[in-house]
Amino acid sequence: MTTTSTPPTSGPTQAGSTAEPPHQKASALATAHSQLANAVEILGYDPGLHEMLATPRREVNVSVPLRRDSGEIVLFRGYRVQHNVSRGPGKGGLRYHPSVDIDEVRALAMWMTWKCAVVDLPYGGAKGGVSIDPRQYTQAELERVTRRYTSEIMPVIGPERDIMAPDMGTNEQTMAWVMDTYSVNQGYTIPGVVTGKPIPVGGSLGRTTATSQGVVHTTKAALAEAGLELSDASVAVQGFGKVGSHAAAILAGQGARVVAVSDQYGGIHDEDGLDVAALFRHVAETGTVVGFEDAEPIDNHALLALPVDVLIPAAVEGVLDDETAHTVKARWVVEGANGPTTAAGDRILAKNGVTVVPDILANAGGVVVSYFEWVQANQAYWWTEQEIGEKLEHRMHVAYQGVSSLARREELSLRDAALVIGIQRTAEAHQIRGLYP
Ligand SMILES: NC(=O)C1=CN([C@@H]2O[C@H](COP(=O)(O)OP(=O)(O)OC[C@H]3O[C@@H](n4cnc5c(N)ncnc54)[C@H](OP(=O)(O)O)[C@@H]3O)[C@@H](O)[C@H]2O)C=CC1
Ligand SMILES: O=C(O)CCC(=O)C(=O)O
Repeated sequence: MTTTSTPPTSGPTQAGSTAEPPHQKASALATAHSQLANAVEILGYDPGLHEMLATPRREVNVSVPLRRDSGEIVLFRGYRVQHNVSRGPGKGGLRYHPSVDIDEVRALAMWMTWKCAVVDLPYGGAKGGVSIDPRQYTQAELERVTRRYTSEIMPVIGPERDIMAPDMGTNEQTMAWVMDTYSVNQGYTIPGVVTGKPIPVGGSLGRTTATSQGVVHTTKAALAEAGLELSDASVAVQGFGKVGSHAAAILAGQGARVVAVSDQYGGIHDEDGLDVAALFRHVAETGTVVGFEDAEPIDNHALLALPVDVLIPAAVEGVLDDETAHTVKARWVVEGANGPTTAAGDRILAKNGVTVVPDILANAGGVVVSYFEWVQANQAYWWTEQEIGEKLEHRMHVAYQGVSSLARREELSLRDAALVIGIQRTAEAHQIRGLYP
């Protein structure tokens, strides 16, 4: 295990750079640094504070060996980055994806800091990842990988230190393995070390759909500002995983016309609206949205360019960039994914009059209910689904109104307004605690 407190690649020099060469993929970290630099400029912070906000507090970089069911040994890289812990313990998901690397995890951890602050949770921001494609491994293999990764990062996690949750490629079963590994090592059951657990071991009602529910609350709020209701709106969703699938289902349940969805294998399109309940059955049988009858195939690029009211990217980073953002015809982009829009993509969308509801606000419903789960685990008393739903809606409403009114007052984009709120709250915690003079 290597633990460093000052990573070599962060800092205001990178943080300040906003220009990407044309047709070169902007990394998630470049996007995160560019967003931070914009907000720091608006806030008028000095370079020392900027550097502090740009730099992760702690990073853990581990090897995760796996003996496959066949006996073969393979090795993965694992990471846990605690970007900031000034407002409380680190909080953030664990990602299993082949493209995971330290810079991606740094970006995701930074976004968690701002996100937790925007919805005013007593947390800092963290993220973890393992460079594995979970689709290629058996459940038994994934369990061994998860337990080994957890053992390696054990010194830095815990209910008061850093609390994990599912992200891309992981799920509530992964969280149960993390919790069990951690608890067995401590000698007693500690449900508060992870959130997004199965209900029988201390999970919260409503967590499975919370991120998507939050996406729907913010979509509704954004449409309402233009006098529209969900039942007036057409929607396209990129990604049909935990976030995208439930967002599509909730939106369709509330009367929106979900005309297209996709996954990594491709997409499907029906201008009259997809039967999302039937699509869930198709995905359960086949593992992909592709091949769903009563719909036309569509590729992921064409989906982004559909003439819909709302586009919800809910898959990977950087899909709306200097090449694709020009093609977007939606009036609203509501970011279910983390970092789906690059800095160049953002500028193009703004120029074309597309309103972006940013990730650190739009997809915060997941971490909000994670917080409720942690509170429930700590007090060993669980709320009803209705209580969770009402608390989530209230918190998302307050956060959206705070961001939206700052945006109007200061003539900022919703992204800059959300960043300013999140970054200001984080910097304030630093200053009050005396970590920054
Ligand atoms: N889970 C949560 O609570 C939260 C998640 N997020 C963010 O939401 C996003 C999605 O996460 P989540 O739903 O949990 O992840 P999942 O792993 O559950 O689902 C990811 C989805 O994206 C699809 N996908 C992967 N690559 C591509 C691609 N290149 N083009 C189109 N689709 C693709 C996957 O396809 P396939 O099914 O074929 O693999 C899958 O449908 C991530 O950015 C995550 O960080 C944000 C807040 C909370
Ligand atoms: O629920 C959580 O703790 C965090 C979920 C997450 O990883 C995210 O919001 O990006």
